[in-house]
Amino acid sequence: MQALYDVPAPAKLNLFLHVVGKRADGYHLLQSLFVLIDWADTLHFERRNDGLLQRHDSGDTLPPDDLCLRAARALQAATGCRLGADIHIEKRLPAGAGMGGGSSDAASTLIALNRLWGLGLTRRQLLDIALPLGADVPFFIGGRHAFVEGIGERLTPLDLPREMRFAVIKPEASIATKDIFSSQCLQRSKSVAIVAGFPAHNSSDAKNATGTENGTDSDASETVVETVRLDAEGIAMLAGGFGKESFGRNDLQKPAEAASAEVVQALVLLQEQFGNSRMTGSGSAVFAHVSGKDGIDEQSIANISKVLPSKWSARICRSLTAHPLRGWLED
Ligand SMILES: C[C@](O)(CO)[C@H](O)COP(=O)(O)OP(=O)(O)OC[C@H]1O[C@@H](n2ccc(N)nc2=O)[C@H](O)[C@@H]1O
Ligand SMILES: Nc1ncnc2c1ncn2[C@@H]1O[C@H](COP(=O)(O)OP(=O)(O)OP(=O)(O)O)[C@@H](O)[C@H]1O
Repeated sequence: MQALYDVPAPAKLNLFLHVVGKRADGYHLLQSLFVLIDWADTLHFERRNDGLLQRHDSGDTLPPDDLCLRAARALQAATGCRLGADIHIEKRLPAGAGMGGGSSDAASTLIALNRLWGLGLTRRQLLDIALPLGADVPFFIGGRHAFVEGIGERLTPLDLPREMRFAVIKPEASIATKDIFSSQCLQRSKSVAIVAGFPAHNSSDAKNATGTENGTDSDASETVVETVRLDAEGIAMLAGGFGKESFGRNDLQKPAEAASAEVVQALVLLQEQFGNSRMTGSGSAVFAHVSGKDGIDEQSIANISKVLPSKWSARICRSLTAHPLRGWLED
């Protein structure tokens, strides 16, 4: 195979995100519902026989050693592959948005080069290469919506009962994930969800979720344990936005609101227009569940766009059925 063109790298939204513990190395343990949406970067890959990796960008400027190059190098190192690639990135996803843009680019690069270079690695094998690249990369390799735990490595895949739609606003300001996790305003969730009755989930244990099992967290004594089933009803409850009240919170939202007035402004705009609003990941993008018929939400977002400051973006996004590259990997 000489080239792979038009490879998508979709974004994610965190419908809720609870910080439930902290590891000894300072990384925070999370519980979050990750949903894949139809806002995506597009990548193109051309094989090189000289082993070199070169990136060519269109759209926003990326760091010289971006996550795609780091992913490609990690794949070469893990497999001893001597092939290289020209990687073209059409960057559409805003960086520092909490939508996982860089992580998704890295995941699509691993999946595409595995194919282009004929390496035949399985999803399981790529997951091992993915985590050191970034906490969100395993989710995108997983290829399905998921209840995510740990720092992002424990995935319980799930299907949404039906398509969901969201109004998403990305303010001009971008937010560095590190600043939010180290904020004085960050407060730990006092409740931990235990997933019950789901065969793929083999660690249904609160101690495991909070880090108390291996002695990494000493501040989890007041934890309230809540049992959630990942059947259709349980997923609908966790996902919110199907006519029920949204589940949980985003614990990173308060620190982000303290850090950026633009996040507050965007949340207020969505709340006024759609009656709900929440931040995704570590921000700065925010979203609202929408369910209007006959293009009414598209019209509302078009009206909002007219009054937004320049360099802000707003759009209606839909949940995907699954990651478009899901079929490219054997489990
Ligand atoms: C907030 C999320 O977007 C949720 O999807 C992700 O957990 C963030 O993942 P990411 O952007 O890939 O973050 P990384 O690049 O791995 O981490 C950036 C920095 O944020 C902090 N960090 C990140 C993830 C985490 N679970 N706990 C942390 O404390 C660490 O200081 C880390 O050095
Ligand atoms: N291919 C890439 N695309 C976007 N950002 C990249 C890429 N490679 C490296 N980065 C760097 O990673 C940082 C985070 O970008 P990204 O878009 O992943 O953040 P995010 O939207 O906050 O995602 P997350 O939900 O993972 O926190 C930025 O500072 C950016 O410079």
